[in-house]
Amino acid sequence: MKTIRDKAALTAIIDSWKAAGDRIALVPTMGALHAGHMALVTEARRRAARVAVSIFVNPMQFGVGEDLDRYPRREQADARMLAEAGVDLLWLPPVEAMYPAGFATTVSVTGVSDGLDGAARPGHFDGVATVVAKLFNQLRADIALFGEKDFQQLAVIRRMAADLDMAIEIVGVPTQRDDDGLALSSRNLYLAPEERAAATALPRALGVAAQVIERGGDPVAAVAQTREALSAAGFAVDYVALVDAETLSEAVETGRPMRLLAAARLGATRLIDNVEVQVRQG
Ligand SMILES: Nc1ncnc2c1ncn2[C@@H]1O[C@H](COP(=O)(O)OP(=O)(O)OP(=O)(O)O)[C@@H](O)[C@H]1O
Ligand SMILES: CC(C)(CO)[C@@H](O)C(=O)[O-]
Ligand code: BAL
Repeated sequence: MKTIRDKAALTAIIDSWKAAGDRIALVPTMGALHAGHMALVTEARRRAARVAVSIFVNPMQFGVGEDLDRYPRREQADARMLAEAGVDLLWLPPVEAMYPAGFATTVSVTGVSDGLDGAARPGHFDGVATVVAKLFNQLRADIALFGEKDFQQLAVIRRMAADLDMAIEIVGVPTQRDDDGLALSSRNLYLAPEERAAATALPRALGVAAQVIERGGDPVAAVAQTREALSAAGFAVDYVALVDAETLSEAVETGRPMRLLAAARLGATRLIDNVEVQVRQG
């Protein structure tokens, strides 16, 4: 695996892959890698001759008072995991290479970015869309893989790629979970043992509500019960919402795929999760 921090060196490698006609897959990350990230890498290897992973804790997607400074950084352990998994290239750009003096462009996706995490974290998805657009251009990837755990992010990136005619295939990978159901996340590292135990209420409450709705129960009541279950487990709830799985609009029409999403805080740690809600036939 080649570890690259310099744009000229990156361009040279990508040029050589393109000249050889290799299909390139990109897995963008912020590091502190776990089995969720590795599922994206496995899927990338299945689909392309060359796999590039980026690790960049992107300042532009963190709001004031968020965890940019304490976000876990584990470069050496990450590099070892990726090399063992057969990744060809690790792109570790310094902040100055991504945002040099004079940088003045923002990619802003309206609609899908507006509610949910976009409302709870103003400016967050502008930062995500901008850095992901840059990474797509830098790596000239044919395909990029993202986790369904960050469901709204996936929808924002799909919208951006379609709207800007980006010649890249966007692939979503199902959420990888611990044995007790908690979605793997780098931010789980922040949880104290008692918080980690309480955190299982998040996937549990979402699973219960999805079942209730799938069996014809009242969605409004199911969402309210989810909020109550999370509060009872010690969470401060940012949102629980049943949305259209593509537009993320809360006006759900019958017959369209639905998703139930939640974001909630345990102490200083903010967790997100979501589950599919199967549309009833007929
Ligand atoms: N449990 C998971 N299953 C599948 N994909 C995941 C999982 N966790 C993260 N990913 C995906 O990995 C990519 C990089 O995410 P990131 O580096 O932010 O990790 P993270 O664990 O989501 O971190 P954070 O705790 O900051 O949200 C994203 O596409 C994200 O959706
Ligand atoms: C896609 C991403 C790498 C952009 O910084 C980030 O938002 C993440 O890790 O999900
Ligand atoms: N996992 C999405 C990146 C973020 O929370 O900033």
